[in-house]
Amino acid sequence: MENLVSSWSKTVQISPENYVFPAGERPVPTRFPFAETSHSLMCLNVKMIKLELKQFKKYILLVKSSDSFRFILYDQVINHGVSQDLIDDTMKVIKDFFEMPNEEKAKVYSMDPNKSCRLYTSSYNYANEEIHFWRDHLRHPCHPLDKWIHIWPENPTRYRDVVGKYTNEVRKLSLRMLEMIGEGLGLECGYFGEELTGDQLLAINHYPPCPDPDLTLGLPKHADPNVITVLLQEDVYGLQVFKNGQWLGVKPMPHAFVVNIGHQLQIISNGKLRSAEHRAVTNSREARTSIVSFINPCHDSIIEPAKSLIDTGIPLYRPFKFKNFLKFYEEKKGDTEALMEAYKIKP
Ligand SMILES: O=C(O)CCC(=O)C(=O)O
Ligand SMILES: [Fe+2]
Repeated sequence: MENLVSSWSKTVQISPENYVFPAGERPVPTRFPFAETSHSLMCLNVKMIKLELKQFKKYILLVKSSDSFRFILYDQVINHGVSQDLIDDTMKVIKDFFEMPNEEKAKVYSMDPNKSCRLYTSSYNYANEEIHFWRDHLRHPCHPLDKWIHIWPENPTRYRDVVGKYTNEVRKLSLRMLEMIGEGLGLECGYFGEELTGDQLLAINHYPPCPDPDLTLGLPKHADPNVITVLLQEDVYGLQVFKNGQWLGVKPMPHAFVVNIGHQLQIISNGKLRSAEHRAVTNSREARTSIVSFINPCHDSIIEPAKSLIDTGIPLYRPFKFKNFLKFYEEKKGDTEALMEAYKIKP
């Protein structure tokens, strides 16, 4: 418990050495010592598409219109049908969780990676990391709800009720988007069934204020290993996406969802859709919380490029079991190129 960033960060004036990244890996290039406020300047560069679900469908249909269209989705969905009250309630109950006294949080804290519901800090690899990440993290499975809800935190008392409703709604939204994506790709209706979407994981990131945001990272560069990610952030900046060789800030839009393609969708779409690399930076003013829903295939599902997409072409990736991919993903520690290369069929 004492290694949770939230347990000690209020008492430090400078970041401990084992949180300071070497110059080349810091979030702000040293030759541009941006003040924190300039993070928001970086946001101005971001291509922000406010997608409404109706427009999202049209956007997805673009995929159909060109074989070589490299579609990268890292945009924000509004008018998504999840009520603002539920979103606000969920953010509140989750922030209340992190505000609870240590004795209460200790009930879910665990260093055991095999525990399904657990609170921990930095990454799953804390014990072997040279440099830690400035984040505390709560994660638990959430589908089917009645299988998992009893292992979720018991407190705050409304946690299970509110977060249960939220994960249900976000799951429905994710499946609707997958249906549209499937349609855009020309897959048969219902392609993204239980095999490809049967697991859902809720991952909550809590980044306490950090005295040296230019030296630390909340989360390292990575792309998500799942099918589709729906991320909720409030109005605190911290998410950056790596696009065309540079880091761009994703401007927080309260009540909008950031949608991200995961590696599985890249493979299923035979490379038409691309997972986007991203990371989280810290700030010195206020804590930031992000609530991330990952739709995953079932562990034993076989993943491969959709047959109907390769009828007239060559599959780019070989088939594999999702659970083996996850293991390899962890070993590769964010090296997306090496990870995806290993699944590519060599000509
Ligand atoms: O906190 C964020 O905005 C990023 C979270 C994220 O990328 C993740 O949990 O995979
Ligand atoms: Fe991520």
